[in-house]
Amino acid sequence: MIVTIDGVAASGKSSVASGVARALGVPYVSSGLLYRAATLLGQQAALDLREVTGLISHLQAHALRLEPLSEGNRVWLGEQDLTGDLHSTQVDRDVSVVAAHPEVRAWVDEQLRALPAPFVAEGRDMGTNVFPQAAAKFYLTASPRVRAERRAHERPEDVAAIEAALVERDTLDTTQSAPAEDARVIDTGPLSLQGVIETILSTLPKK
Ligand SMILES: Nc1ncnc2c1ncn2[C@@H]1O[C@H](COP(=O)(O)OP(=O)(O)O)[C@@H](O)[C@H]1O
Ligand SMILES: Nc1ccn([C@H]2C[C@H](O)[C@@H](COP(=O)(O)OP(=O)(O)O)O2)c(=O)n1
Repeated sequence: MIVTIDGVAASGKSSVASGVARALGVPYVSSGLLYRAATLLGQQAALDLREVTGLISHLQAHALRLEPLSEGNRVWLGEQDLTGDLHSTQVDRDVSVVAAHPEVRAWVDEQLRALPAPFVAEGRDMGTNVFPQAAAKFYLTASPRVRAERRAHERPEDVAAIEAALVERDTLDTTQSAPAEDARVIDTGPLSLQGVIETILSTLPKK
């Protein structure tokens, strides 16, 4: 079974996907980490990230590997674990430009579709584009202020600055970030993390 959890930035996708995956005893798959890793590699090589040709050949020459586990995903460049560097403000700033390239999206989608099911996949277009056949689809939302306050617990930055950056990224990511027609939309604002996980688990089809 494939379950998809899409949603806006910092809506709780990875924490919720991890909780649902652990309850089901399957891995979760964080598609955003591949977009983040592509961005980091491009930045480290000082590439112009608006130029897709150079970026794609760089990605093809540096095999990145997503390791999907239920506790947390990791991204490897050979033996090097890039995961700790992927959730920075610097990567946040450029990731939407990288994710807007259809060629980069095809590169990510190919890796995701090669993963063996069952799993819980989270991102923006898991239910619409990558796994339209998924058994159950969810789309998480929350107000920009709620999301910024949550992120502020993870990063030593001002809530207003985080909120502005989230809203900008929401706008840049709009194209690929619509809920699937058959997705259940959940406003996570009034719910606890466990409440969101239980809502999803309670609506999953019995195997
Ligand atoms: N009700 C809730 N639903 C989802 N996440 C929540 C909730 N309350 C607090 N959080 C916290 O919000 C933060 C952002 O969640 P995260 O999973 O990183 O989001 P995303 O993957 O969408 O960027 C995490 O620290 C998570 O624990
Ligand atoms: N399936 C996906 C997943 C992420 N992206 C893009 C859009 C986001 O700005 C970045 C990072 O996504 P990620 O889910 O890791 O991070 P946030 O939850 O947005 O903080 O990648 C995408 O276009 N499609």
